[in-house]
Amino acid sequence: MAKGKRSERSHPRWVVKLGTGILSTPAGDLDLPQIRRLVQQVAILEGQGLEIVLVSSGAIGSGMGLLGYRRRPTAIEELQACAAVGQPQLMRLYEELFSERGFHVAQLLLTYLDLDSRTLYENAQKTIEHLLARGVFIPVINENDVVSYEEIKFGDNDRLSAHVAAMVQADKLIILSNVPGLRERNDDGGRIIPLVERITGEIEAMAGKTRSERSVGGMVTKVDAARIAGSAGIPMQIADGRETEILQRIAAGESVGTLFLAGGKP
Ligand SMILES: Nc1ncnc2c1ncn2[C@@H]1O[C@H](COP(=O)(O)OP(=O)(O)O)[C@@H](O)[C@H]1O
Ligand SMILES: N[C@@H](CCC(=O)OP(=O)(O)O)C(=O)O
Repeated sequence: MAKGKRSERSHPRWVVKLGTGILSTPAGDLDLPQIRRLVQQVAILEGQGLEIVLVSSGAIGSGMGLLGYRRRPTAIEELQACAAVGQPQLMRLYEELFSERGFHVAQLLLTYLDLDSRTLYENAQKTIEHLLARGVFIPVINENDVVSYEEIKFGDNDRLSAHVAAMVQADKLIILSNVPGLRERNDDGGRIIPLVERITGEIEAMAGKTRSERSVGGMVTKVDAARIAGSAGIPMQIADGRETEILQRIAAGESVGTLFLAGGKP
């Protein structure tokens, strides 16, 4: 049994997924002030005793800027080159910002195969537990885009974050995006659904694809993530990562964005 079993832990644990949309500017560069604000929020919550595992996108988007792509390339080797260039930039930035607050980052790059093999899954699980037990390391997970190919890739970090939440037996999965939640219709005027008790066909029909050049999945993969997390008993919340102190507000129990219950539980 994993050491971090939910019932045996004294600290609540969240997995927080940061999407490309909130990590980058409309021009495609990493959005430094925004990332700084998110790091600050995570560091404050960590300091208050919450354990946080980050799942961060942004490698391909960041690499695209550096390699001079205006649009997301389609060839696998171009995408992989973007990830190879962008991932270290991203981690360097996280390390710089977290170290200002007394924390360090720990990078885990996973593929679908790592979660499909019991040994590799348990290795990743034990590594995260070990890091969390040390108190000052923030695991930052991304898909290992450089070696992933069609048959073995998640392709989106929404579902990956839900599998990670199940792996670490998180109390909650939080998906921070650049939309305020699941809208009734995929346009800026659509009403936000505050609570999803059960993922019905009606909910699925609301979820559309992304409108962004750099992101993947849109709301479709976020609803998939809610289903994966829910089946592991983990509630999931989607909120706008650009809203002021969004993580603190969620921690305070404020009703923001869309909360997907897991088996009726918040
Ligand atoms: N029902 C919906 N409610 C809100 N956003 C939606 C919906 N359907 C599709 N979307 C799209 O989901 C996108 C957000 O997801 P995505 O771009 O993948 O962000 P991230 O990079 O954070 O994963 C937005 O572009 C939005 O247009
Ligand atoms: N692994 C990719 C992210 C893929 C992804 O899911 O992106 P997003 O839809 O922005 O969360 C990257 O780092 O660019």
